[in-house]
Parts: sequence; C-alpha cells; structure tokens
Amino acid sequence: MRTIEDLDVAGKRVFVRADLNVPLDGDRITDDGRIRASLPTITALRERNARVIIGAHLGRPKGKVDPAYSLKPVAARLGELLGTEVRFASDTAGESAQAISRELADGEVALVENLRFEPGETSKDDAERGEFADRLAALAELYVGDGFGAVHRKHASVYDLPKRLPHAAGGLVLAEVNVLRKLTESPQRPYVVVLGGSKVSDKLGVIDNLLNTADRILIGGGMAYTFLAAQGYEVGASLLERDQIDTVKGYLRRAEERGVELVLPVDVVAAEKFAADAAHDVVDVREIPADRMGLDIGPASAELFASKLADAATVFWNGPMGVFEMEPYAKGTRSVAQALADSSAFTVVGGGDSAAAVRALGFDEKAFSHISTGGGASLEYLEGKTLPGIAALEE
Ligand SMILES: Nc1ncnc2c1ncn2[C@@H]1O[C@H](COP(=O)(O)OP(=O)(O)O)[C@@H](O)[C@H]1O
Ligand SMILES: O=C(OP(=O)(O)O)[C@H](O)COP(=O)(O)O
Repeated sequence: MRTIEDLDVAGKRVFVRADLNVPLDGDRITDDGRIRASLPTITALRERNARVIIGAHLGRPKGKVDPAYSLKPVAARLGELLGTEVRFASDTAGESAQAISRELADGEVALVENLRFEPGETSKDDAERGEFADRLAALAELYVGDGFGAVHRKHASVYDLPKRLPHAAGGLVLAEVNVLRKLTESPQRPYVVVLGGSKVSDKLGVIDNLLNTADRILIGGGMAYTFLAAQGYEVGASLLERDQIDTVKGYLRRAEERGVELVLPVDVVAAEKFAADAAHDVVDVREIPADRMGLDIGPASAELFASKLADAATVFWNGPMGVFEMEPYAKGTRSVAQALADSSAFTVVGGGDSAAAVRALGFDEKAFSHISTGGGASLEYLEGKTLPGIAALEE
C-alpha cells in the first residue's frame, strides 16, 4: 500500500476517511480513543501543508439526517486535541462542504457531517454508492484511508472513493494491519478468542473461520444468548438472533469435531429491564426467567473465563461481556480485562466499545499488547478476508 509519504500533498485538498465513531452520552463524548488514534495522520498531513477534509460516520442513522448522530461534537473535540479550529460542514458533500473545501487554506482542517446521513454511503447498489462517491471526490484531489474500524464496510467513502482519487493508506491502517498480521501468520498457542458485544448478527459469521485458527473461543456479552438458545436453554428477553440458531448449532458441532473448545457462560446477571437501576440477580443459565434479560456474565462464568485465559499465549478479544456502561453489569468485562492484563500472552483488544470499556474501567492501555480501533474490522481481518477498504487502497 502507498503511504502518505508517496503522495505530493502540499497545497492539495486531501480527503481523509477516519473512524470517529465514538460512544456518546447525549452530545458528550464518553471515550475519545478513536479521535486520538486519528491524530497522527491528520497532523502529518498538516505538517506537509495539506488541506485536510475529514469524512467519518457516527452510529447507524440509516441514510437519514438525524441530529442525534451529528458529528458536530466530534469536530469540537478534534479541534481541542489538535489545538486548532476544525471547520464543520453541516452537510456531507453539499453546499456547506463544498464552500469549506474551497476556502480551506494549507494546513487547515475540516470535518464534514456524518456520511451515513446519505443513503448512498451504505447502499448495496453500486451505482447509488458511486454517485455519492463522485460527489465526495469533488471535494478533494487526494484520498487517505485511515478509518481502520470501517475498512470491512463496502461503503462509498471506504471503497468507491479511493477508486476515484489518487490514494494512500494512513498510519493507523498500516499500524493496525501490522499487528493483526502477527495473529494470522503464526499465533503462539494456545490461541484464545473472546467474543461478546451486541453486534451479534454482524459478528456471528466470523466464528466459522475462527474455528480453523483458534484453540479456544469464549463467548459472552450479547453474543452468548444465541448459543445458549442453540443448546436448548430459555434466554428470556435477552438479545437473541432467533434465525441464527441453526447456524450456531452447526458451529457447536464443528467446534467439537475440530477439537476447538467453545466456552459459554454458566451463569448470567438477569435484569428486569435494560437499566442500571433495574432489579437484577445472578442466575444459572438453565434458569433465566422469561421476563428477564441477561446483561452480564455471572461470577462463575467470569471465573471460568479467567481460567480459560490463564494459559493462553495469544488472546484476541472483541466485545464487552456485558453492558459495562452500567456499573451493575460491568463485572464480567472487568474480570476478562483483568485476566488479559495479568497475562503474559500477546493480547489484542479490538473494537470501539471494547477499547472504551478497558479505559473506562481504569485499565492502563499498556497492560495490553495492542488496543485496536476496529472490532468487526479486526475480526474480519483475522478471518483472512479481503477487506474492501484495504483492497481499494492496494489498487
Ligand atoms: N448481554 C448484553 N445485552 C445487550 N447489550 C450488550 C450485552 N453485552 C454487551 N452489550 C453491549 O455491547 C456493546 C458493544 O458491542 P460491539 O459494538 O459489538 O463491541 P465493539 O464496539 O467493541 O466491537 C456495548 O455497548 C455493550 O453495552
Ligand atoms: O464501531 C465500529 O465497529 P466495532 O463496533 O466493530 O468496533 C466501526 O465504527 C464500524 O461501525 P459499523 O459496525 O456501524 O459499520
């Protein structure tokens, strides 16, 4: 892949696709890790007198303008971290973005509004995505792909735009790929993968391939309930991908055939509703009440998972074990993070929320070998898949 050193950026408008998908509480950014991770590339471009136009997404607004998903607070935080004003365009590629891109001086920085406000960004239709990519291409002369957390998405700004402009990979994408490559080439064994979180339908598919590479897979978080249901347990009101139960039964079978240990929770924290102050109890997975939802793994599961991590030589972890944002459901995530922090294994934590969780729970980033900005992106990279956002940069 070309790097920014290979581009002549001075005086040019450079569109940087970053991943600034940070957790928010209202308009307050609760973890700015992804913004910080984007700084080195932006700074390197500014130092070389580029005019930097950043494009990114926030959440999943589904092709419609929704003020709750505005990137405006992100522009403000980015400006604070860079120590310079970040001009904010109130649209993605419309009048506001065009005017700002024309006015930008060398070394200045702008951020356009949430790219997912446009249906063309995420469309499955090549022509619709292409049309939006054309409009984005008109904002700049060069493209830098640096949004590692979104490189697994075949989206206009990730996949189609670099086909329209001379392009290079940013430092973050290069750094992430360098670390993750170690896990795909010859991971030290035992190699343990820990999966959790809430993007269950997105991430279930990776298990198929992980069964070829991992020695042990621990499944917690919202991911666990489809597995528990596949084993015949009632999961009450917990997160469940009902139409994936048969697929998951296949994973359970194949894991056994291949000698891969698939470890599921044995107890969970079952709450009356999705709230910090809801009534909640630890229950055995065989006894989840019909009107309760599992919002964390229980203490016996936390201990079991820690024991399954103790002898690991390599660990990849994506997805919190519970709703760590609410204190009553943070213990499982804390205990997995502690097991990784105590381990002498090569440990990689990936994902926007997983990275935010280890920081929010007070862990020193240095306790882990690498904290990746991408969850789904890392998982798909580990599967050995060609990721659209990387393939486009390699062309
Ligand atoms: N049992 C659960 N039920 C519902 N949500 C959960 C559960 N466990 C974890 N979560 C949620 O999963 C979210 C993170 O999932 P995901 O986006 O897949 O992870 P990442 O961003 O690290 O890739 C967190 O906001 C967390 O609250
Ligand atoms: O948060 C992200 O991924 P992650 O939760 O897998 O780490 C990325 O910004 C991609 O977002 P998406 O999964 O809505 O495409």
